[in-house]
Amino acid sequence: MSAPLRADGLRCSLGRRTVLTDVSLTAEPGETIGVVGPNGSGKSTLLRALAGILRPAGGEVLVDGVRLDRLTARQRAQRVALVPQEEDLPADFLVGEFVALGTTPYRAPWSGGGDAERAAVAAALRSVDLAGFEDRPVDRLSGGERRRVLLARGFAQRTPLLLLDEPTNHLDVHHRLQLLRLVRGSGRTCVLSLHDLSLAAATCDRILVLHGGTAGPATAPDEALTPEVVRAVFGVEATPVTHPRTGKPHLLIGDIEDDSCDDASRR
Ligand SMILES: Nc1ncnc2c1ncn2[C@@H]1O[C@H](COP(=O)(O)OP(=O)(O)OP(=O)(O)O)[C@@H](O)[C@H]1O
Repeated sequence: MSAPLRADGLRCSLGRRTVLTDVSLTAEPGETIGVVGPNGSGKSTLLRALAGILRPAGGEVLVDGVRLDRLTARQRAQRVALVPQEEDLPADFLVGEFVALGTTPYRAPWSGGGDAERAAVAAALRSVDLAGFEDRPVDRLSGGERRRVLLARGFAQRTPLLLLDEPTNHLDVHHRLQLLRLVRGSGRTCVLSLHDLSLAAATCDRILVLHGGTAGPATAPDEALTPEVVRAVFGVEATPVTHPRTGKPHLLIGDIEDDSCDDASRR
């Protein structure tokens, strides 16, 4: 069976700027892969290339063994959903109408939404803890609710591959964990960018670290986010710890200077 996602030697340019050079990534069925890197390192650019929204200047992206650029827009939208980091929600839309946009790839041309579509929208809203929000105007939502509406539209797209750009932004701790549990429990293959390194370490199967426009292979969290890598890439000190109850890896993050302060206070 082909991997749900395979990107080989991606080179991506924005304007005249080459943002990514030679980035490769393969995701196996059901895997959750985290993409981390400092601001501006190209995480959104990579996700847009994996979604087929940005055409790479070099390399290729295959979904289920088929090159993305050989699929029609509708075929692509049935295979890959991208939930972007930010998106202005159309002011005069209701939440239900907006989430229903996720079902568009399955509609016959010119057909309206029927009971099946309503049920799909309701299920997607339930999954992000917004049951009953269908008739709320999208411009009267909090930042976290808007974020979850965007996610609901992505879930309503029912794609085997889900790409999430900073999905935990604006979410409170409860919804942050709930979202990641939901993604993992959905059985879908997921690639998500995260700024929270500890959350990435605790929830992702493998992690790709973007730095200087490129990345090594995606590896297990404890291999990808060693204190040396975190220091070199993010300029902070990371201390790996194991959660006493779950046994999952976490990272305690502190300033590099913290250590010298500690050393000074010990003297
Ligand atoms: N239209 C553009 N033309 C030229 N450069 C751009 C353009 N859009 C973005 N960039 C640059 O491309 C680089 C990568 O941007 P990208 O948004 O992919 O980074 P990111 O890792 O997602 O950042 P962040 O963590 O801040 O969200 C940045 O340095 C950004 O300034």
